[in-house]
Amino acid sequence: MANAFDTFTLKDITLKNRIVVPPMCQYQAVDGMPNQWHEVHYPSLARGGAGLVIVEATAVSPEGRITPACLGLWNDAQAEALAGIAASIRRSGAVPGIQIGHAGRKASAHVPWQGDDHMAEDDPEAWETISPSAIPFGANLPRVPRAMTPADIRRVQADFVAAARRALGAGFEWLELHFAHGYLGQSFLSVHANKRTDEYGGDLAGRGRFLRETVAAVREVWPERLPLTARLGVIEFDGRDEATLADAVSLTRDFRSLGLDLLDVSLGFSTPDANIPWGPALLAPYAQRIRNEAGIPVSSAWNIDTPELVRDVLAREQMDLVMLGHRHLVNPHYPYELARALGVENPARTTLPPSYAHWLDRYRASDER
Ligand SMILES: Cc1cc2c(cc1C)N(C[C@H](O)[C@H](O)[C@H](O)COP(=O)(O)O)c1[nH]c(=O)[nH]c(=O)c1N2
Ligand SMILES: NC(=O)C1=CN(Cc2ccccc2)CCC1
Repeated sequence: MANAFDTFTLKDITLKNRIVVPPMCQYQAVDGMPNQWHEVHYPSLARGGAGLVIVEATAVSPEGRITPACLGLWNDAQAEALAGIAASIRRSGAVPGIQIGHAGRKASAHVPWQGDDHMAEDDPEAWETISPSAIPFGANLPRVPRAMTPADIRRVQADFVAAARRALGAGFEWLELHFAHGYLGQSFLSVHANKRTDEYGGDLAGRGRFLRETVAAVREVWPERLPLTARLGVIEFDGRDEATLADAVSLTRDFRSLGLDLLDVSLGFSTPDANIPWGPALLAPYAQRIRNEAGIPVSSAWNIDTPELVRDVLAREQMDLVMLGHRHLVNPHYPYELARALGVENPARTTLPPSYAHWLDRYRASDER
């Protein structure tokens, strides 16, 4: 049974606690390049005490971005700039991770606070979207994507490998493949998005092929000593959850055989018709099922919004790492609040840099700290 402030070792990497800042798109990049926004955002989070900070979904190609404001890792200039971000995360006390992905049929969209919808096809900023089949997501993302050819599949897989190499060169020590949330990886697995009749569609073996091949190809270039992980939507809440969960367990077992070190359990978001039962730690039981049935370490997220919930999902062994997104947007120092609430000795010294911690553990009555 783990506690929130136990260490966690995976391959040669040891995290100082079980708290993770999950990837969270900032939509502040220009041409895929990070800037002062990211230079402040990431070290500020890392100073807060989380053991691992994972940089937001970073596109493996320009058309793999969700929006024009997404980060990219398709060229060396981006890699060099992201090296600075990785160093600042490490300098601030956390292990630097990064998520790489391709947005598939959800690409070419406005940023959330400017509509969260597809740009018009004739918008000069828009680009062609691709997906396993010519089936649109629907709702706010109605554009019909072009069905990928075998050459497209090979190119995108090569883009994932190239981005992984660049992430390694930039000094990241934890890599997450973005196979969740209705983006390209999830779309290959999803019966909603993938109606291919070739070897990349049909049964689970077919729908999982793109993902398995991509894990294997990235594993070849990502050093054995560093954790290779993937975020996968294991449930859609679309009325066929048992089938989806069974597919996810089976695919995760394959991933493990191919060298994946941990699965980040998330939601599918493949269809706008999902009926997601939003509520406290709603995914924890599914994370536990993947952890037990696929025999692989897991992280997970979603509405784990109180110290008691953090304590409980770990005590129940539902996951090994707890991802806290919204809590860190509200308070980058949330791990300090968590340490205090969970009764950790010297909560400030356990979570914060000396410039803050020195003063927070003294000059106050103990119940005022
Ligand atoms: C602003 C913002 C941006 C993103 C996200 C969320 C939010 C709020 N999320 C999902 C995120 O990682 C996390 O899984 C969810 O927010 C659920 O966790 P919380 O309930 O926020 O703790 C997300 N997920 C992902 O895999 N890659 C990403 O880049 C993003 N981007
Ligand atoms: N790149 C990603 O994977 C993103 C996931 N999000 C999931 C989300 C859905 C609903 C509510 C919060 C977050 C939103 C922003 C981008």
